[in-house]
Amino acid sequence: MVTGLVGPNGAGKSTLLRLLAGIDSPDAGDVTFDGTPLHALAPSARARRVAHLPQSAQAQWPLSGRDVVSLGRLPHGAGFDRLSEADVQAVARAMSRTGTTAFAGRRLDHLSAGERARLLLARALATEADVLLVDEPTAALDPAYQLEAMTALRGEADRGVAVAVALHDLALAARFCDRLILLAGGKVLRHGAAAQVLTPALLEAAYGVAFELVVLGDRRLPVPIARSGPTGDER
Ligand SMILES: Nc1ncnc2c1ncn2[C@@H]1O[C@H](COP(=O)(O)OP(=O)(O)OP(=O)(O)O)[C@@H](O)[C@H]1O
Repeated sequence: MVTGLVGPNGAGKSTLLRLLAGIDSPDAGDVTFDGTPLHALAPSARARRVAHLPQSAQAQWPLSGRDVVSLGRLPHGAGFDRLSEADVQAVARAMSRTGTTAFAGRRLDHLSAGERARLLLARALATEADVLLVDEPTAALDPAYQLEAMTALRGEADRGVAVAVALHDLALAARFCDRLILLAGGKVLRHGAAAQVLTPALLEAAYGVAFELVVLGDRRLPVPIARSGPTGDER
């Protein structure tokens, strides 16, 4: 299942992902994993089961692409000079699924922002966690790699991984997510299938922008037309 988190800047998408990853703790309520409170899991066990890729990770490390992706195996006890056969295979699979195999020998800090973003997505995939939390993975990517990244996330979901992804691109959200959660002002406005969530009225309420729906095959994709509500601080 791919769950998309959509909503305007400051809606709470990243905050929700950080809570789900156990990076932040909720002021109220609890996050549970298979019935166990997340904070009751040892950090290493949590890291093996829940992978989190933060927004626009600005990593500029002088590491090879392969070493960067290998970092995703740390929760499994791996080190750069201590990779099991399972680690090596997981790293190779993640690089293949993100189209980053060609960067295996390139230094991360010598790559473009989009190329780095793809390697960092590969690092998250390499963990082979049960839950994959990804914050705006397509922001730095050109259209071809946006599709490739979303296809990679869909592939993970088809293998049984629970994927939650924050997205600003509503067309990608409509096409690749099984269900969407529309957030605004820290609250859920609606959750459900794309057709139920991405209505012009709800989107206008969330973003202060008038939307029209464009028909693509059996889907209706929202296109922003013009601002209709308050801006920035007024929102
Ligand atoms: N570390 C923090 N300390 C205090 N407030 C924060 C912190 N991080 C985020 N916030 C606030 O929490 C709210 C939600 O922020 P969050 O980053 O979750 O939004 P978002 O939906 O991911 O936005 P964007 O689309 O801009 O990335 C915002 O008002 C933000 O200013």
